[in-house]
Amino acid sequence: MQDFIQNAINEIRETVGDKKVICALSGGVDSSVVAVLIHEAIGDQLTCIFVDHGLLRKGEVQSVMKTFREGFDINVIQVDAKDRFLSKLAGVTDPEEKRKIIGNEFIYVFEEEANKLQDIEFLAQGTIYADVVESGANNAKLVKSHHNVGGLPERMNLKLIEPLKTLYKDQVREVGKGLGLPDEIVMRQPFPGPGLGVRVIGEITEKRLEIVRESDAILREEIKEANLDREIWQYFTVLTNIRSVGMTDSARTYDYTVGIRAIHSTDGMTADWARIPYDVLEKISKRIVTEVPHVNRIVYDITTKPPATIEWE
Ligand SMILES: Nc1ncnc2c1ncn2[C@@H]1O[C@H](COP(=O)(O)OP(=O)(O)OP(=O)(O)O)[C@@H](O)[C@H]1O
Repeated sequence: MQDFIQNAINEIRETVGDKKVICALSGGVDSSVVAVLIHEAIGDQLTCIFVDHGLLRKGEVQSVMKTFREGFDINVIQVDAKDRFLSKLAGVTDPEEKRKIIGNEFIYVFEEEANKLQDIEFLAQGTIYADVVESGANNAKLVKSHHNVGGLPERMNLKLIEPLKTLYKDQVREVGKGLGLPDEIVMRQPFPGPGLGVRVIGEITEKRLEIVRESDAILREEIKEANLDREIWQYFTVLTNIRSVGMTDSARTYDYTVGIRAIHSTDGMTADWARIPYDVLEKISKRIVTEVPHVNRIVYDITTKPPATIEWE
């Protein structure tokens, strides 16, 4: 792996020379590894753009900024675009439409920020081997619109750098470890580009996002506490669009149902639901209904992929 890293660094230096590079940094494994690898090669000639679309998990913005700005001394521009995304999403309930709005808005925001910088020639992307294969399969049916930076290089006249293009996911993690990235990022579970936007079924509002963000934080805490965080491939909560009757302090409530999804998978193509012990589920359920306002019911998703997908939208 050290050979791969050294060769990649040499190649990046040769390609870039004294020019400037930008990178869209999500805090996910792929773009994080790319950002650190390129920074290792060319230092301050790299600028990263991290878009806070208001659809990130609890504490994520702070943790990404801390890791990259403080930990690696990388130039990261944090863009606060929450209001912009939420106003575009107001009233939209169709999942594909939501994904498209988020994807398009992301491109506008990124383009605007990049245009404020001078003399950028290259765009670094965390394309990995699976992405290359996936985009080659042009007769595959559209399951979900992908949120990525596709289309940007042509629009902005940028040359692409994709140093991870030949690697499988586990190799990308190895490179990340070799570059000193913390486990928290290298071993991070997959998180969709449209973020919590696809975990709020129906309309996305600040109040509904808060429910999914807080319940997800509780789930993550308890899975970690039960030492299951390395064992389960992906786990998250979903705010269903269902409200039902409940009872709190002898008073009737009519509040939301939160779904818990936890799955085992090796590549995301197929998945089985995780058999989380009942006592752990019980604790998670109790905490969510007591700590998160407007939730009075918890359900556990016991569906495999296929026929279900991992995310609900
Ligand atoms: N909030 C964000 N801010 C900046 N860039 C982002 C953001 N979300 C996504 N991106 C960019 O879009 C790319 C594709 O996003 P997607 O969610 O499909 O992730 P991915 O292919 O799993 O990559 P990663 O592991 O880097 O998140 C990311 O690699 C990153 O460059």
